[in-house]
Amino acid sequence: MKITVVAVGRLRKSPELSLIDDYLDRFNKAGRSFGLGPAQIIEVEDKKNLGMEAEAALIERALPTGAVLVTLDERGEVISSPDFAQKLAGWRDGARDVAFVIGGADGIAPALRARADYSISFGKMVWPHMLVRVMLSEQIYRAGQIIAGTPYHRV
Ligand SMILES: C[S@@+](CC[C@H](N)C(=O)[O-])C[C@H]1O[C@@H](n2cnc3c(N)ncnc32)[C@H](O)[C@@H]1O
Repeated sequence: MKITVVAVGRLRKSPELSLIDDYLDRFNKAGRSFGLGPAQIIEVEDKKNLGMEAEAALIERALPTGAVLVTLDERGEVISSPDFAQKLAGWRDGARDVAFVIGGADGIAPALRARADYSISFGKMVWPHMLVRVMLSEQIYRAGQIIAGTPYHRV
């Protein structure tokens, strides 16, 4: 089950990038025996700064065919980590790949939001998109640990 995070913007060498690499490496190593992963990030960049419609076109092009489309959006559903793990396990069991989309400064274009299969909110506050990448990577790793039954996620 491939997991692709399609994210707007380029993340240079930074503490955020180190965290993301660390969480996704750990997820990819641990998830293999549970049919989870690999997880990778695809960055898209609208160099002309034409706004979210132009970004949406780039995102659409990067989306893997047939993957469940999940947007990260403050208007989405707030779910617990165990529920998120259950969702990932369900998509894995249904032999579905998953694509998560994180928007840029203006958010995700309404048409792309409307066609999402699911939308996750990390609360009503708006977070910087680079931090959302870190938070999502940690939740993907955490979900893998919950599915594997390790003590990482203490209830
Ligand atoms: C700076 S925010 C853009 C906010 C923008 N006002 C909007 O309407 O979406 C950039 C991206 O980070 C993600 N994001 C920010 N806050 C979030 C939250 N609370 N829950 C989930 N995703 C969030 C979304 O993918 C969003 O498109």
